[in-house]
Amino acid sequence: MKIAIGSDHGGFRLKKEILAFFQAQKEADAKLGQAEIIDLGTYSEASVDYPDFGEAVARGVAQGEYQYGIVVCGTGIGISIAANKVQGIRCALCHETFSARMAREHNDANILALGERVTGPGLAIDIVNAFFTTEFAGERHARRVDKLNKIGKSGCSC
Ligand SMILES: O=C(CO)[C@H](O)[C@H](O)[C@H](O)COP(=O)(O)O
Repeated sequence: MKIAIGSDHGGFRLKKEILAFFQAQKEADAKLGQAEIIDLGTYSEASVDYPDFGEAVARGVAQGEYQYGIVVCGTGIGISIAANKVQGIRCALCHETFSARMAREHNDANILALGERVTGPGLAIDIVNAFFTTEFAGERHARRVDKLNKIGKSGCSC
């Protein structure tokens, strides 16, 4: 499983924590350690614009280059808005683990968004773990996700 990760300067430190988490999983030979993490930046705390990184991660996921994405900014709001503008992206901004599980189980979310200035690193890692260890439940949820995917695809149906 390939996971792209991107942040602006407001999410840079949390992105580093998340990278360290996946590295530790690898060293522990844990299941999540099999994931290949691709860091699309930003690579320092210098001020940058969150839409650039939200779009880069989202386009890679939408094109099938990566199966999932993680995006981080100060609040998680701006970068999740950016990601959700890309067709085929279901980006979920999560502040606790229940939502992270539901985002996968019910919404088949393909990108997780986090806010470094909102969510502490310990909880953020629990959220990442919950998101990436939960499978999509399918069935009635598949019908709803299909409807989500059709929105905006071929003009307005209203
Ligand atoms: O969600 C955001 C913007 O909608 C993010 O929190 C950004 O990281 C934030 O806006 C960056 O703000 P800064 O004052 O330029 O650090």
